[in-house]
Amino acid sequence: MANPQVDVNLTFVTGNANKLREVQEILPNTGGLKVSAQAIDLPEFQGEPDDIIKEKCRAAFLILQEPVLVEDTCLCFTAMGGLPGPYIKWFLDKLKPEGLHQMLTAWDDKSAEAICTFGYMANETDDPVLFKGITRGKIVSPRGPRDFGWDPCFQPEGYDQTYAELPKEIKNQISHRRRALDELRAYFAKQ
Ligand SMILES: O=c1nc[nH]c2c1ncn2[C@H]1C[C@H](O)[C@@H](COP(=O)(O)OP(=O)(O)OP(=O)(O)O)O1
Ligand SMILES: [Mg+2]
Repeated sequence: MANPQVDVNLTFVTGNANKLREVQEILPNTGGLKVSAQAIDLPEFQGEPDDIIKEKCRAAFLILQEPVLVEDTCLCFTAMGGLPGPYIKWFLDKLKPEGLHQMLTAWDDKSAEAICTFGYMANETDDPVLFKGITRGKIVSPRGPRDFGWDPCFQPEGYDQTYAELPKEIKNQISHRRRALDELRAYFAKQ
């Protein structure tokens, strides 16, 4: 299997410093793809997650005119048919982790999926290549530090702590983002 360490440089386009930090923490430990960053706020598209990531990828390519990597994160509540899904950013912004937990008051089923989708596009005419990672869990009353998004109210399956309470190394071993990056790494290892 080719070693991607020496010759794959990815330009990750994101406005979210925490995503970038996790990607940089995860990739060197799992095969050594090099990532440089472009802090650009891309449009928040609507629709199905795979269409959203493709639009986001094309938008990034149009701006930079070079191979780009983008990522979109969904938080899907089973009881609500997968919502807020890709719209979690606005729900979190207005309701905070407490409100996300309260949204599920009417249901017994608190289960949720954190879904991370990366899109990579090397040429303007390419269809973006997608890499997906899912971590199942449940929505709980917020616990732990507030430094990253909805981490305080998402408790991954098999753990008693929320993403926010878990040491960063543990989150990075089991997270939706880690699983998607495993797919991405496997793809570039085959190139
Ligand atoms: O592991 C995570 N743990 C907790 N919260 C998270 C995580 N990953 C994304 N998030 C938050 C950020 C944003 O409120 C929403 C996703 O929206 P999303 O559009 O993908 O992110 P963003 O606009 O912050 O950055 P970007 O410039 O890459 O689009 O969920
Ligand atoms: Mg965004």
